[in-house]
Amino acid sequence: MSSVVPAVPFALLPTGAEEKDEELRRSFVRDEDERPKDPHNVFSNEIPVISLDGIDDVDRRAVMCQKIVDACEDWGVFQVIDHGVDVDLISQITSYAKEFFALPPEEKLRYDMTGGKKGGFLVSSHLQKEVVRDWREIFTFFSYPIDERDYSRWPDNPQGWTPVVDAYSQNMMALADKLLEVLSEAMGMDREALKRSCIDMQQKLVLNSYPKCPDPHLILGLKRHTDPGTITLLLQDQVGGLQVTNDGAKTWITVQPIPGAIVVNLGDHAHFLSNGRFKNADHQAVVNKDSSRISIATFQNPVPEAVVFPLAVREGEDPIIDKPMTYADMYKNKMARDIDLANQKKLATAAGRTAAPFDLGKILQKMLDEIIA
Ligand SMILES: O=C1C[C@@H](c2ccc(O)c(O)c2)Oc2cc(O)cc(O)c21
Ligand SMILES: O=C(O)CCC(=O)C(=O)O
Ligand SMILES: [Fe+2]
Repeated sequence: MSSVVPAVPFALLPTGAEEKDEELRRSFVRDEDERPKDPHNVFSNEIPVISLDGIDDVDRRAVMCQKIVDACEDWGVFQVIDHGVDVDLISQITSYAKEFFALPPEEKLRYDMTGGKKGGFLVSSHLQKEVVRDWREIFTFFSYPIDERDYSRWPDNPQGWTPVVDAYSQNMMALADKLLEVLSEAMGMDREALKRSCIDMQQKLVLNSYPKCPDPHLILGLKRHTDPGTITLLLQDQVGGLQVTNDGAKTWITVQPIPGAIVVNLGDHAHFLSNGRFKNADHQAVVNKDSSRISIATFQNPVPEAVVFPLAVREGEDPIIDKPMTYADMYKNKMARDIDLANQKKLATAAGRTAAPFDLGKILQKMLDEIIA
């Protein structure tokens, strides 16, 4: 399948039935091995749902800690309930996000984020150089550190965004603090260890909107990836679409949406600090024909200068990375590798049309292994 990447970013996703839209949709079509295999709404109960009620009680905390360890070793993903985040705030930010994405494109494009601006609206992806596009629109808020906020990049439509984002980001920061303390203890370290490694916790909010898609079996809302940072706190509506794999994409499960629950994903930073003991959640978002979907990701990241190196190397193990690197370098390498692999894969697929299918399979598997390495 050929991919036609337009020279300019889209203002809108090509949702229509006209020939022009069908033509544009070709640049969203995934290679066969990447296409979604499982529906958005057949849910698995394999991802643990953990109550944070009684987190400061010694015995309950120990049980919680063990559940979190198990989830992080198996998946790098768990859901939390009784997390202390105000339910009204959750419904407020969800309504604001829905209203914003329903605005006409010219209104959303007042906050166009292309060209590296510190926050705003993008169609398709934050990685604009990608070969195949994602079926999503996003809005990014750089929320922490507070003194680096640029409120001119926060929307004023619908009115009243700022206090909602302000309160939500504060609630998420408090929840991340609690979780990082438990995760530090779970790694056998003092409560502050993970936070210390971040130097100062940075935070970015990304609102994801996945409109209805006419070809959900060919297209992904958000391609397979791991989040680069420490942890991601994800709020999703009840539609479903978040999928996770723990066997290198041989099988996927769809995370059950639970009203008010927050999905916690471990990112590459936490994976490296735990010396690979904790998985970095290998995930993607699928779309569907019938319902649009909203999710709100809160990325909790270290400062760019933070040193990335395992904190807890268990007896008999070697560090999984050769030498310390900064988070900025880790992130840059990841992005460069993602884009490069996508390009190589495109070339390999073209070459593979004349090669034996077995060889092509091997080439692609090696590339996919590298993506999650
Ligand atoms: O949008 C995303 C998704 C994700 C991601 C990051 C980097 C990749 O190379 C990739 O394939 C996916 O994690 C993010 C992390 C952020 O800090 C911001 C984002 O917008 C995103
Ligand atoms: O929308 C989702 O369920 C996943 C979002 C996600 O993985 C991300 O924003 O990094
Ligand atoms: Fe993600």
